[in-house]
Amino acid sequence: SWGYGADNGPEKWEEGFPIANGPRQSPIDIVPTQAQHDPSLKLLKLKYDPATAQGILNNGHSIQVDFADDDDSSTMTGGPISGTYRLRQFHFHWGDSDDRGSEHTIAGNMFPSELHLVHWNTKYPSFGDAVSQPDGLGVVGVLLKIGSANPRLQKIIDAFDEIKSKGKQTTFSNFDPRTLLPASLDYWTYDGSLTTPPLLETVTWIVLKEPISVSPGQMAKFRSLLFNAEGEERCCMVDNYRPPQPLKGRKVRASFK
Ligand SMILES: CC(C)NC[C@H](O)COc1ccc(S(N)(=O)=O)cc1
Ligand SMILES: [Zn+2]
Repeated sequence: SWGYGADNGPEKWEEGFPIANGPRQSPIDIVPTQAQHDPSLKLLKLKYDPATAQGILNNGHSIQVDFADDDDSSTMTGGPISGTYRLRQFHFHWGDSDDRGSEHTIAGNMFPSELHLVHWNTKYPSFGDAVSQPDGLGVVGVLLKIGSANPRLQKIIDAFDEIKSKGKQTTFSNFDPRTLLPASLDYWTYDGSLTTPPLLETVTWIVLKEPISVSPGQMAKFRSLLFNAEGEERCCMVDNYRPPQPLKGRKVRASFK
């Protein structure tokens, strides 16, 4: 099945998922000077209840922290979206070295990692229903840049030893993802897609302008995770990012001047 290798990676996904060449694919290169400030864009409102954190999983493509989404305890409102979107999970993408790893790029610049907080529109009954609707998902993207160690990431990193290989998961409770966010919630927004198969064109992307920090040592911990299951040939979980896709006439709006 799909992955990030030479034989099953992003250049091959169109074989199984023809939407890979669709009109609103993600990620994209964001060019700040070409983004249009839209004064009608609202403040992004993220309200998360730490008690909704459930577990942390190595799904063979990334590590993912899952949240209980059976009520409106952890939601996103405001921003470019209308209505209420519930937090479902967050996960990361990263590179084999500090010069790559993010999915969105800023004026052609790659970052070493990118955090995605995945929310679904509660006008639909579930994530599974919302994921196939054009206004079904809202994903907040946060870029990570190399700097001082980020203590907010440490609780996630400390769980890695228990979820080293594909299919492993462990409990992960009492965690507020808002602690991962930068001081400013200024953002760029555009209509896009899932960045992994099935690449559905159902995501309103909200990419924060301000990165958060991660240290080289912390990045090394991400790179010690494995794509493979226990007992399979060892393959480090690195370069699990899709490169930028054609804009195809889309406009990127900025919430800030
Ligand atoms: C088709 C449904 C039911 N399954 C979808 C699967 O969970 C994948 O979901 C996702 C969710 C988010 C993203 S990203 N990197 O764009 O934030 C990619 C795939
Ligand atoms: Zn992602």
